[in-house]
Amino acid sequence: MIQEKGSISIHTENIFPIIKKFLYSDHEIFLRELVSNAVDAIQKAKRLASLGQFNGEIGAPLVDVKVDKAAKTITISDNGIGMTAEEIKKYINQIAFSGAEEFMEKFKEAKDASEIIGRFGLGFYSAFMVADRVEIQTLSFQPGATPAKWSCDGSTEFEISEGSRTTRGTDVILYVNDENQDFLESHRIESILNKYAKFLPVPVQFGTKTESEPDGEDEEGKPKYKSVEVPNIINTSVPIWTKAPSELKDEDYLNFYRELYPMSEDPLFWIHLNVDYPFHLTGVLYFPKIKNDIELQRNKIKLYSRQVFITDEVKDIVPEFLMLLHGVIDSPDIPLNVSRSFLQSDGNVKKINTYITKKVADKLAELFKNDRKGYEEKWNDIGVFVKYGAISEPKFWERAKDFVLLVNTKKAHYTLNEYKDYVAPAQTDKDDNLVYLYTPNAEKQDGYIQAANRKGYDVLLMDSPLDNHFISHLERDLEKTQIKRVDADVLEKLIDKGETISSNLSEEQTQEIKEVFEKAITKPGMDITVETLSAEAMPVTVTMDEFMRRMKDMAAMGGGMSFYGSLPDKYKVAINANHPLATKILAETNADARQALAQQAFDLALLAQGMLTGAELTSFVERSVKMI
Ligand SMILES: Nc1ncnc2c1ncn2[C@@H]1O[C@H](COP(=O)(O)OP(=O)(O)OP(=O)(O)O)[C@@H](O)[C@H]1O
Repeated sequence: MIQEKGSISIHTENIFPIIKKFLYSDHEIFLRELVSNAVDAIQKAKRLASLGQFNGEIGAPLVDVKVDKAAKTITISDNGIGMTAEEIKKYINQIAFSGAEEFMEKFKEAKDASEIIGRFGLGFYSAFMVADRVEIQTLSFQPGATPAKWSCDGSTEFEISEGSRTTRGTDVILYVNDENQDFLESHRIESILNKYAKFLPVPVQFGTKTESEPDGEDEEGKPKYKSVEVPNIINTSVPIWTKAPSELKDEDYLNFYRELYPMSEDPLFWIHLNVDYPFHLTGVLYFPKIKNDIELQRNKIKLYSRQVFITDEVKDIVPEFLMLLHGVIDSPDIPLNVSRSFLQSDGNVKKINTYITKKVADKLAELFKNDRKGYEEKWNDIGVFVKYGAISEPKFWERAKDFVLLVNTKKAHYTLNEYKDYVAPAQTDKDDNLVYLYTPNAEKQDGYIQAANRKGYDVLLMDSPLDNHFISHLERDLEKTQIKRVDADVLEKLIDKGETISSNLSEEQTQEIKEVFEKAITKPGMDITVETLSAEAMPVTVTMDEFMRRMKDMAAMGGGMSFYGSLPDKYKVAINANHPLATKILAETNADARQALAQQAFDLALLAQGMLTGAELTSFVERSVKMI
C-alpha cells in the first residue's frame, strides 16, 4: 500500500483545540464514544453474516479495553467489520460529510458540546480530548482486504499506511496526553465503563479478575477451590428491558432493581415499557417506596440509547410528577449526545412524555381494579405520585379521578365517588353544598375529630406534604363541594344546615358572659363571640378561619402570599351559650371565681387545639391543682 499523507477535510486551522475546549467538562465520554463505535462495528458484522453477505468465521463478539500505564496508552479493540483504507478516508477523515463550512456555522450557534458531537458524528474525534495522538489499526472483513493504519497527532494532518492487524476488526490506540494521565488508572476506566457500558449488547472486557473454582476434594472429602483468572466482563448484554415481559418473573425485575440501586428497599411495583410506534422506546420503571427525603430520590431514572447510557437527567422526557420513579428508559430515537435544547424542542420527546404518563395511569388503574386491597395497602406510597400527578398534569388527573383514594381518620379508603355517596346524607349544608372535613394531624386534633364523629360527620386524614395543594385542587374540581379543616369553625357552622338552636341565655346574660370572658382572656388575637351551640358541644372552642389559615400556610410555603404571612395569627373563640358552664358562671357571685372558671374553660379549649404551651400551660396546671 502506498503511504499517504493528507489533511482532514475541514477548512479550518485546527478543529481539535475547539473540540477539546468545548468538551472540557465531559472528558470521560471519549470512552463511551469509542466503545459504542466498537459495538456498532460488531453489530454490523453480525448483521452482514445474518444477511449472508459475510461468510467468514464471526467468532465470539468482544470489545476489549486495555490500559498500558508504561506506554501511556488506552486501546479499544473490537472484532467487528473493520475498515479499509478507503473507508477510513471516507468515515474518519471527512468529518461526518457535513462540510467544513456548515460545521463552523453550526459551531458558532451551538449551545453546548453535545449538540456539536451529536449533529456531526464527531464521536470518534472525542478521543482527542484526552490524547495527543490517536492511531487506528484495522482489518476489514472484506475478502483480501489489507490491514490499514491511520495516525493523527491532533492537527488536521493525518497519515495512512499499511497496518499490522492480522484478524478482522479494529484497534483504536490513544496516546494519552499529560493533562489526562488520570485516565491511565484502571479504576477510573473501570468506573467509566460501569457507567456507560454496563448494559451494552456485546461483551466488553476490561482485564481479568480472579474467581474461585471447585477443584476436587481434599483428604477429608471437603470440596477444594482454586483461584482462576477469568475475563472481567463489564456488562450484562441482555438487560431485562430488552426482553419480552412474558419471559420475565417478578424475581427478575426485583434483581434488576437491586443491581441498579443496591442500597434501596424493594420497589412497590413496576411497569415494563415497550412501544414501536410512533417512536421506539423500551424500559422498566419502578415505583419506589417513598422516603422522607424526596429530593434524594430524584434523578434515578437512567436514559439509554440502544443500551448505551446517556444520562440520568431525564427531566424533559419524564413528566415532572414521575421524577420520583426509578428505572431505565431506552430509546434509539434519542441521540447519544443529547443536549438540553434538543430534548426541549424534540417532538418525540414530548410524545414519550405523554406515553409514559398514560402507561403509569394504565398501571395504576389496573392495580386498583384487580387488587383493590393491595392497592390500598400501598396507597401511602402511591398516593404521593397520584396526588402530585393530579395537581400537575391535567391529562393524568382525568384518569386518576377513578383511582385516587381518600382516607379517613378510621383508615378506611374511598374513591371520590364512594366518598361523596358516603358523606352526602350527613354532610350537605343548607345550600346543598357538600362539606368534606379533614385533619392534617389526627393525634393533635383528636378532640375535634371525636366531636365531629359524634355528630355523624366523617373526617379525612390529609397529612402528606402535598395535601394542602391537593385539597385546593379537589375543591376546584369537585362540584358544589367545600373542604374544611375540622377545627375551622364550631361544628354547627362548619356545616351550616340552617337549623337555629334557641339560646338558654337572655340578651343581657349573653352580654354579661361575653364580658367575663373578655376580661379572663388576655391572649392577643382572640376574637370572642357567644354562640348558641348544642349543650353537648365544648363550653369554649378555639378555631382558625379556613381561608385565613390556608393563606398563611401558603405564605409559609413561599406561595407568594407573603401579605398574609405578615398578619398576626387570629383565632375565633366561641363561647357556648347553651353549655351548662355558661349558666354556672353567671350563677357565680364571686368575681375571682367567675374569672377562674372562664380562664379554665378557655385554657381547656387551647389545650384541645394544642395551643397551650409554656408559662400558660404551667399556670393552667397550677390552677387545676388548686381546684381539685
Ligand atoms: N471501531 C470501528 N470499526 C469500524 N468502523 C468504525 C469504528 N469506529 C468508527 N468507525 C467508522 O467511522 C465512522 C465515524 O465514527 P464517529 O464515531 O465519528 O461517528 P458515528 O459513530 O457515525 O456517529 P456518533 O458517534 O456521533 O454517533 C463510523 O460511522 C464508522 O463507519
